[in-house]
Amino acid sequence: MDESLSLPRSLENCRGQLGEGLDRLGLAGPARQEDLQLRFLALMQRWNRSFNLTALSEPGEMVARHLLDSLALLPYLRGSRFVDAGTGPGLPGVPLAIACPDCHFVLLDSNGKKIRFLNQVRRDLGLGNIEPVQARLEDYRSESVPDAILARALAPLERLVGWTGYWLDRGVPLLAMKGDLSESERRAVPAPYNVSLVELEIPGLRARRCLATVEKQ
Ligand SMILES: C[S@@+](CC[C@H](N)C(=O)[O-])C[C@H]1O[C@@H](n2cnc3c(N)ncnc32)[C@H](O)[C@@H]1O
Repeated sequence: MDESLSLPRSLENCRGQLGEGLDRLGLAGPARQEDLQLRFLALMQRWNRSFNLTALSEPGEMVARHLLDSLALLPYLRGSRFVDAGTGPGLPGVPLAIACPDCHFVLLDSNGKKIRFLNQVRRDLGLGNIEPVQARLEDYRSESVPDAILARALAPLERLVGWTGYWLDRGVPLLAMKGDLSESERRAVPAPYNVSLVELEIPGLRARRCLATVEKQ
């Protein structure tokens, strides 16, 4: 890890909020890695102008919307190899990779700038379990079969299902984090795919969040 990357005071001041949020998510022991999580936000802030990474500038909001929102996915991960599709600045993949050092996360994005940023994150945070890959989700193939495809704020569910059909047909579930899922968006997913929904409660966020899991029946 690049030890020269010191935390700005504004992020240092968010330790309490992050700690409380992790408590509410039930994250205990080594999985908490509070320092690394805040250092990831510091990198996003440092490189935001060059790489266009986030619209958020308020550190407390970054903790809630970037870190805690991503980590709310943890209880739903089964297995050890995941693809975070349309990861952008590494969301939800980087906070999850920090919390699960024994899991491998392919961070997929079509935008080369995002991938350059993620390679920098990998180096600066010493995160050997992330693998940034520049590719479109619909074209992505790999020899090893992932345990799930994750997607947050990427596309409507019907389009995501179209893009991940190759993997869904091989028994790989799609876990899509959504602000909300309308009945019409849910119904637009064609058979033989099945959608199940759970509501997520994100510490510090009032907005509705849900997780749609799509699997082949
Ligand atoms: C709105 S951002 C979401 C980023 C992140 N997942 C989040 O929750 O903040 C969508 C990202 O998906 C990428 N993207 C869009 N279409 C894609 C595709 N077909 N395959 C891979 N990445 C894609 C874009 O380059 C962008 O970085």
